[in-house]
Amino acid sequence: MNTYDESHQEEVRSLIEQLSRYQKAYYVDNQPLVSDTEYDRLFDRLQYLENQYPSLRFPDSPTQRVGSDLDATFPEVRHTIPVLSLDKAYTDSELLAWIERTETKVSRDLGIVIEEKIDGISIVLYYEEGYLVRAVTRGNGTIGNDVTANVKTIASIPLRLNEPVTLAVRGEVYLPKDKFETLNSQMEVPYANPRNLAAGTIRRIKSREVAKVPLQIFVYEGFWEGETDFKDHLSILSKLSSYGFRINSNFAYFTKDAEQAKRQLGAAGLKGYAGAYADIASYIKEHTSKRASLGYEIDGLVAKVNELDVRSQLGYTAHHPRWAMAYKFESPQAQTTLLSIDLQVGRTGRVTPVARVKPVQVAGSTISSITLHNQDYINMLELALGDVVEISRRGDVIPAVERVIEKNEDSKGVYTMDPFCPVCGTALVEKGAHTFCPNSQCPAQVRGRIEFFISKDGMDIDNFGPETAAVLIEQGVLQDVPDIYRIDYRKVLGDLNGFGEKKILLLEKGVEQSKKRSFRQVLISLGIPELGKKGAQILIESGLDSMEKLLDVAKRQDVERLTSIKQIGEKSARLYIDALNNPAMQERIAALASFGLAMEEREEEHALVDESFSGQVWCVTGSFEHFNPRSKAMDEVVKRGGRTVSAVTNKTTHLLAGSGGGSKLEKAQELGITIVDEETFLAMLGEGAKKREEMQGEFSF
Ligand SMILES: NC(=O)c1ccc[n+]([C@@H]2O[C@H](COP(=O)([O-])OP(=O)(O)OC[C@H]3O[C@@H](n4cnc5c(N)ncnc54)[C@H](O)[C@@H]3O)[C@@H](O)[C@H]2O)c1
Ligand SMILES: [Zn+2]
Repeated sequence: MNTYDESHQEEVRSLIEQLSRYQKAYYVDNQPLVSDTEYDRLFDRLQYLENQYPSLRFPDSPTQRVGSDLDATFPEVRHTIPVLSLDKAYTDSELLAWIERTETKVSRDLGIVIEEKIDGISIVLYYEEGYLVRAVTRGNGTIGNDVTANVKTIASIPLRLNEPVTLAVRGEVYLPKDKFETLNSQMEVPYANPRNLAAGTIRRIKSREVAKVPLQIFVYEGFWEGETDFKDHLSILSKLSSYGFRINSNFAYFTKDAEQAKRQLGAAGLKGYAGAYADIASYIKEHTSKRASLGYEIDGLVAKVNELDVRSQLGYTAHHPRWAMAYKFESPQAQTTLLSIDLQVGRTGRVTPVARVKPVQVAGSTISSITLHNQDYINMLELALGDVVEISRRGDVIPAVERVIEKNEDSKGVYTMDPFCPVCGTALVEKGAHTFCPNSQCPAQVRGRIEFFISKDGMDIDNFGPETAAVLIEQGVLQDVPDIYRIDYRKVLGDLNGFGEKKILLLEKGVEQSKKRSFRQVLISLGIPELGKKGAQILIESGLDSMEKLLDVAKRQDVERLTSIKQIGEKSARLYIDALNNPAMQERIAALASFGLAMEEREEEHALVDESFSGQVWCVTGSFEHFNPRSKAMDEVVKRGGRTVSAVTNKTTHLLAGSGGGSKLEKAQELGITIVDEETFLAMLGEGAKKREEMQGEFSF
């Protein structure tokens, strides 16, 4: 045995103390103190020292047990299965070496399943005779927190299985990236990433609040009570899927030769990539680059031995199974210096501090500005100008400042926002955690409001862009939204450079046509905080289908009428009411009504909305005759209620394939996604339109 000296012992003790502190911040408070990279570096150093000097391996070491996320506010329950962490590799050669070592150990060829390592929170679902009886967090691996009521709000978790089996299912609960961005933008103190938000949500006290966060789950292991005839992981996945669980089909299966892998995968009735060991390195490489295009966060891949008898033979350490190995991605983090903080005034008057940092590359793009949300967020980070900060950007998610690494040399204190609007000089006011410029005539707000009103997300006025708006504002004729319908464009723009006869004509036509937009669109265009497409639809569906009704609810301060709608929380309700009671808003609404804009939802409109692509998720590849650029094709999908994505995943329902489609086409074929050519697509567009015309006919008398 190696002998150690006191300094080693000291280092080990200090590492244990540090790591335990970081674990609590990460697992329990959901506010990490250091980056994962830094945490993993310390963890590996500890593991190294313990391997060198086994007598320094203390029972309280984080390497000897699972990092605990136990939370005293929830009941504790004992797990009936081992709920452990994973051993980690950081390079493909480390991973391949592990596979080789394992094969040597058991002296036989193995099948290796490689799954995505979902960056969410670990959950164990316990079923008894087919019924979900408990959902438990990982806890310390032996004991976890009972969060059943909260987990039951996740729609994709079956409450009852189609067989009366008793089993435990392990899975990862996560928040899709796009949902994270929307939700986080409404948070008082936003979270740095989807994992933290999801973890915070699962531990909310009120399940009703949890239900408002669209959490998702992928399950990846099952432990049945009693004898089963499963021989491998593939059969387990296939069985779980047949029970109705959500299985991530983005996985791969490798054996010595690819043919065997294909056969086994086919026999299990699973989709996925099949390959030979020799393909593992390239699979990892390709998957690493795909990471950003996925709809959810992954922080690595997990390689697992497929054969269950080998799994029992290999067994577990107190920290991880010996039959699995995580491959951790390099964490998309970087260090840079905070140069300055600008205050941006939005259309609602909300003032957002934006960090300007020394440009730095993170996860493939250059970052120079990062939103800091509000003063609370700055205080939480204890951020000062000149500080060296760590920033992250996971996948597509907006970059975030994670923490301060080094304080500035001039010992500048924590940055505080100026109390006056940087645009109009009005004294700022606090509302909740945010700061607002209360002057509704503030030029920044006026411009923001107008730009939003004319934009695609608003009234979608053809031939009226932000540049035109800027010119009109400068001319002094466009001071608020209703002016759009008052201006004599010919008179104002006629003599200006860049505004020819044709351009003005188109502009006038665009403005005139916009008067026919639906009430729904008018409502959204008013720019009421948190009242977007979804909000408008929910309100209208609940019967609040006219401006009169909405204004009445606001006048009576009837928060309950709004919160009685399932998807509307108290905060949004108050925001809607405040906005509608604002005198400037009421004037604006009255003026818009006087120009003939829709102030109530018309029956036929409801029916006339073409929703023929609703529920579908489209991706596009190749080039087209009728759609150039091809994004025009995707616009048509969105208009008809569909969603579009930039990469083919298992959630994609349709791929529009033009000439020269490449890897996306292959991927779609692999996943069995409906592939549509241009001609078929045009026909699909036409069908919706035809139906609409028929309906219009019905309503035209
Ligand atoms: N920044 C910090 O202060 C801090 C502190 C503690 C932990 N951490 C991070 O957490 C890591 C260790 O934490 P851990 O033990 O919770 O997680 P882990 O990284 O060791 O991974 C194990 C977990 O991966 C999850 N997982 C996701 N997809 C899976 C799949 N397909 N198959 C199996 N498991 C899957 C499971 O929940 C499992 O518990 C560290 O490496 C570090 O990155 C960071
Ligand atoms: Zn202002």
